[in-house]
Amino acid sequence: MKDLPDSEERRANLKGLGCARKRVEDARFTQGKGNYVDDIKLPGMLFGDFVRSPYAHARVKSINAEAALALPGVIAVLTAKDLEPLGLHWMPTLAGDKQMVLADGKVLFQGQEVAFVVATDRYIAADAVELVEVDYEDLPVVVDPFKAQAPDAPVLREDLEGVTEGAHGPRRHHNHIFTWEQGDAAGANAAIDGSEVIAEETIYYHRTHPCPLETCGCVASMDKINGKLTLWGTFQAPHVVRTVASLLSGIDEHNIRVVSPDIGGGFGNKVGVYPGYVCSIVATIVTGKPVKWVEDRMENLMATAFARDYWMKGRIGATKDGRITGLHAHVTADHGAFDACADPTKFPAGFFHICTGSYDIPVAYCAVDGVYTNKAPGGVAYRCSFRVTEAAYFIERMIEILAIKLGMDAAELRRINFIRADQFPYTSALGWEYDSGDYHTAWDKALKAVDYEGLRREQAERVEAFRRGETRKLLGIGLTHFTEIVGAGPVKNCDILGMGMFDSCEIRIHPTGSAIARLGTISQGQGHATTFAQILASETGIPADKITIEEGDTDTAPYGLGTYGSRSTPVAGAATAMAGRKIRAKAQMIAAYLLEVHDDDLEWDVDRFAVKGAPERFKTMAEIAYAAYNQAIPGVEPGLEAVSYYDPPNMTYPFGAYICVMEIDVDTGEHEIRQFYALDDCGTRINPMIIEGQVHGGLTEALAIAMGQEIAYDDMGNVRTGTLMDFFLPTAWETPNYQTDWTETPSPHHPIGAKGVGESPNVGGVPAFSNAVHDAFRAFGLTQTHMPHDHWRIWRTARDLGLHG
Ligand code: PCD
Ligand SMILES: [Cu+]
Repeated sequence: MKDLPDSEERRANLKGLGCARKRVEDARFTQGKGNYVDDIKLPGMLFGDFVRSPYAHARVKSINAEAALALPGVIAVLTAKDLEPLGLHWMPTLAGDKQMVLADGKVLFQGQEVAFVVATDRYIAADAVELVEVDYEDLPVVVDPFKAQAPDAPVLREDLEGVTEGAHGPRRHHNHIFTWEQGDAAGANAAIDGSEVIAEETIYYHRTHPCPLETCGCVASMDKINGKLTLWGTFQAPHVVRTVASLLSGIDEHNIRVVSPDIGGGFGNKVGVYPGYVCSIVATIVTGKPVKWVEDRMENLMATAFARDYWMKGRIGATKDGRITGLHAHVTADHGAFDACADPTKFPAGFFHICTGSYDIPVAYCAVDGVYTNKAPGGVAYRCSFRVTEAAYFIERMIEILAIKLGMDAAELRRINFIRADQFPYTSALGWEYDSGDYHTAWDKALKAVDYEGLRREQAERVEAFRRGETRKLLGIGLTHFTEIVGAGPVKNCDILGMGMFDSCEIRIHPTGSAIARLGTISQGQGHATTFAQILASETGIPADKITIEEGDTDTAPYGLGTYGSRSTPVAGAATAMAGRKIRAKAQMIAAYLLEVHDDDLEWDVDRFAVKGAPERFKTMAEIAYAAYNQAIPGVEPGLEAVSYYDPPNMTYPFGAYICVMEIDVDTGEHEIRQFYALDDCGTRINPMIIEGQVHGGLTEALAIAMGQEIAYDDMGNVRTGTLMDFFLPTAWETPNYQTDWTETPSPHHPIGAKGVGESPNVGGVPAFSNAVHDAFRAFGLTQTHMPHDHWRIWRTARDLGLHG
């Protein structure tokens, strides 16, 4: 072939799979040209703001809005009484419970929405909020999920009094939501009881909050002339919002358009449906004007979806040489005032039953009790939608504690129990089918990269030096090998409120050989516009730079379940590849006609179909696209478009090996992360640079959670960490350097072999940081201390161990 670029050169030009392509969205983000919800300004737009409860539990005796309504610029003050005739004073949650939109007779957590003020100006709305007089009568508060289950505990959900059957089975107490169990209880107990070594511990994963930079908000606009409602909002699942809005309001779904514009971080905080959305919709219908509601930072931290708050009691057994014999887990899950998780319907504790982790455990059992308390609802997410972080933290702590009991090296204990590469696909004792993995290879690579043996020697010397009084600093080596489960999920067992969890992609190739693809997902910063174009580039031979990716507008995008649970790559990414393949199949028929050969005589070569054995006779995808629109081809419809709805056969199981090396100052409780090594295996890597960015971001959130972040309540149910003065958000100052690495074990069932990665660094990061703290004190007898490991708590641990002399 003459001077034509060869296949490799042409492949590089595509910027397809594996290319560290620069993020196309950053041109606008780095120049302040993003378009976020709060940037939307419509003529005549009104503004909403909430009156919120200062009490965690109180009866609402009366609401007097007179003074507020008298303030010039105030248009309306909505209360539950106004919503009741519309049937909107309560709304269904994604977990099969219901939740007050506005306080109906009582409030159940501090910050709960009591009244919605609508005014011509954001500041007038805020002033009017202060003028609304609410008469509360305070009630006894329960913030402890164990006390909530006492026979004489106050009844929180009076609306459920006498209801003995919940969305997930029988309720056995007035503050009990559900009990969900999986596995073989008798078998696990018998195996553990008969073991040579048994470790038992309660592991608490505290309550925290995703705290995205942009808070939640929406703009609702009802066009009364043509009956169309448009809703712009910070939605991680715009189609779900459309369907739910239609079901709640009775407006036909085709008359509702939901748009997620640019989103300033979601992290799971923007999956759920909040009262602000419902109130804005009602307000626009009532006033006929667009209504904007954007919460402030304190409202976001106090009232929108928190994460975790899982008390996990574990028992694990082993032989004296370290073979795990069985695992038993019992969780008390504090769901706050309403069960507003967003787990697939069948799994009220998400995928917590991945708690056997990376290990070949013969028999296991887990049970989760969901409980109501006087705290904000939510519980769904924070860089892990479905309780996988909780599960990974649980098993990775239990392994460390077992290693202490065994007097064994924790790296070795892991190695002995890993699921072996030849066991995949592997069915776990709790019923998951792990698609692929090679844990031993990843583990050895990680240990070697940090010189694990050397670190252990240094640690032993440090302990000696400490005992001799030569240093006040201890060295902790935090190990983690996690297995994630992402890509919900097969429609056969994953749905949310009955909506099956498939995803979609629709592609249009334009006549001149560029394209637009639309997906049912929505980027919140992950870089979908960059990476999905790369998948398509490799599938269709159209350079990624010539492909626009559009998400988030329900009027144009195909139906999809949105972005959370690292499902975009496993599900929508698969749909993208499949739609690309449909394009290619049609292109092949067109090329065959143009080249006057049989379809089967053609072969695909990067960006073209060439005649087998005669590579100089070819048609590029661009030429084919032109012909598709402009040439009459017998038996073939004009145009070049495809759509794919993809129902994955299984979830994907990314994994990783993380090692954190931490110095701890015994006298101040301060820590310093000397090294953090993170090896991730997410199957086929689409964009290594974006993956690295995802890992950096996720590790930083893990650092935040493990080392300081928490939503803390006092006994009265007051939120003690409701501002960024007290809620720890790491900056570049606290963030260490991360050393990233990878292995690549493709998913056998995903069309391009890719698994998700966005959640992994949080799932693996939290136990790595926490284990490092624990490991530093191992020589001095520490087995378990609860997160977050802020300076004060570390200092206290040192004191309790008698290290302050
Ligand atoms: N293999 C592979 C995988 C992946 N990738 C890439 O990476 C990313 C991610 O992915 P994924 O994993 O699939 O995921 P998605 O779905 O997309 O997303 C989600 C996630 O994501 C993460 N990340 C991030 N980033 C940012 N920037 N922002 C945000 O917000 C965020 N968020 C977070 C979270 S939280 Mo949840 O909601 O809790 O559940 S879940 C989550 C994208 O771009 C993709 O494409 C690649 O490249 N390759
Ligand atoms: Cu997850």
